[in-house]
Amino acid sequence: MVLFDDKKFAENANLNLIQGLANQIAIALININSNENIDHREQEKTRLIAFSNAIASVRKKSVIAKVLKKQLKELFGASDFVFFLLNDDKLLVPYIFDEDAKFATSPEFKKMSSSPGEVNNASLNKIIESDEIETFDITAFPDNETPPPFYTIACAPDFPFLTGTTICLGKEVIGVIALCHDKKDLLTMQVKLWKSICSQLAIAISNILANEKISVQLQEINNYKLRLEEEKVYLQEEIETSHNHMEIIGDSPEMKKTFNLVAQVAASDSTVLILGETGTGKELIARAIHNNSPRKDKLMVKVNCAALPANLIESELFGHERGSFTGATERRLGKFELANNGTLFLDEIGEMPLELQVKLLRALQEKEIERIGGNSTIKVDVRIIAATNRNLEREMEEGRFRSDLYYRLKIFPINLPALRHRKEDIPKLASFFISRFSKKSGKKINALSNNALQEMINYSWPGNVREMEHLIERSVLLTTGDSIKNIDLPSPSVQERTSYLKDEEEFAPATIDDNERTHILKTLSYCGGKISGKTGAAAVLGVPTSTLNSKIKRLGIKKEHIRVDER
Ligand SMILES: Nc1ncnc2c1ncn2[C@@H]1O[C@H](COP(=O)(O)OP(=O)(O)OP(=O)(O)O)[C@@H](O)[C@H]1O
Repeated sequence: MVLFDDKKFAENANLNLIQGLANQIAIALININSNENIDHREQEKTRLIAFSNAIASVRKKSVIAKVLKKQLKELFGASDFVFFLLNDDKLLVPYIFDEDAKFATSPEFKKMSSSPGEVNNASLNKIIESDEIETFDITAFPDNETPPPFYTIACAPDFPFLTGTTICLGKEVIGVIALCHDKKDLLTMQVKLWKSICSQLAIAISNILANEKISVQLQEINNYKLRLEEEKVYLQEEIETSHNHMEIIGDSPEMKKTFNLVAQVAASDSTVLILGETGTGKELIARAIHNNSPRKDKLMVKVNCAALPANLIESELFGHERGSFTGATERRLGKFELANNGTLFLDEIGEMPLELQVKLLRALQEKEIERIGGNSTIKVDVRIIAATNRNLEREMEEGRFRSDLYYRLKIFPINLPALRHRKEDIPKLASFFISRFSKKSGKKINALSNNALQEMINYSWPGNVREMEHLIERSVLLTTGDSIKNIDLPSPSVQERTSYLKDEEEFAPATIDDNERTHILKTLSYCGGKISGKTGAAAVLGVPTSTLNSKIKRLGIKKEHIRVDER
């Protein structure tokens, strides 16, 4: 028989009851705790989703800066932040921050933004070297360390803590984010949420960086496109000119001297100034210099300084940005940029307006230009060849040409002789042009009568080789047989009127402009007031119609000044 000890039984029963209760309390507590954990996780998840949504579609630095500031304030009570990008040289540069924030406008921060080497701060370096979240207290900064420049303005005194972490894309560190707040362990309490936010941020930042890279590349492609279009237009214009016939005829001592000078200067980068009357072959010589120089595979770009009004030459030389003046509907490259690494031929430099001479001189000295309406300078490497039929020294004395520009251009002058000073070249030039134009017109002309040649030798050629070229072209067209019997030279009365060009003229002091005006007026009278066409004044004077028109405008020649009955 087993006897129960009532007392012991009661004790055991109580103990079991207490243990049972304790177990139930423990289970209840675990349930509460896990419910709290679930709630907490749910909250974090919701906050993370909100953060992801806020930054997911952002493609611009300025926008993400505002969104981040708002989010970091809501999530962690942060007052401000800076994301420093680790650039290609492994230097930290402020990249995303609120540009309107007080610290962003401080001189220290601006200095730091403009020169990456400036961000060499012990606390930022500590963050980048650490895998952990680093927090610094401004009130307890070691004496030998200084906080990052923005920190003292952005954080103190209400937000005395600076917390920073590296931002990584996969294993690659792309930068550091540093934020100011008021609770020391704020981020360490929410490590998971913070790390998830950093991962989201890394993706958003790499998208922005990729976008920026694409924009830069698109800009470069557009620049190339623009340049190619301009080059294409320029080359098409060039193909249409006669200057592709590169043969330079002449074996007179004067021309031999010229060829020697060309050979001496071509290989260098020196500026060349070609002087000579109209039609003596200045452009031809400029091309010969370019074609024999190391720049021959690049463009020789020509600017006719007389053919454009002052306001257009500036844009022609330096280019303009879209909308920089009325009519500037597209951005346009100037001839300086087009000639980069090549040669810029400034024809009729003596006609360049004074105000532009200053700008040209600056471009030549600084080797950089600025497009009209542009806000940055563009480096250019251009060899300059300038030409004029004016007496630049006289122009300088009379205040129409800057002396500093003159001496800058006159580094290597080449004087081209007038045709009347090298008459021995006339027969060769004549047969050269006869052969060229008979080929062109499909005729078989191969001779020139002695009489016609003698007349040509006796003629004074005020329009020089160009005048001869035009006359022979006309004669070839008019000739029916295989030999040119007559050359339609201007009548002796006209030769008489232009006789002041001859050496034996009687000298009467006058300015170049006065002479030019008189000569143009006389030629216009001779041509019955006609400017263009084969019998127009431009052809007789041996200049392009556009050049003559601009001279007429500049010299104030009006219709009523022309005496048509003089002919
Ligand atoms: N020595 C030469 N041999 C062959 N052709 C020549 C020669 N000199 C000039 N020409 C021809 O004469 C024409 C005028 O030459 P170019 O335009 O070079 O003269 P320019 O001195 O620059 O004239 P402008 O002062 O009016 O600008 C061109 O068609 C050129 O091919």
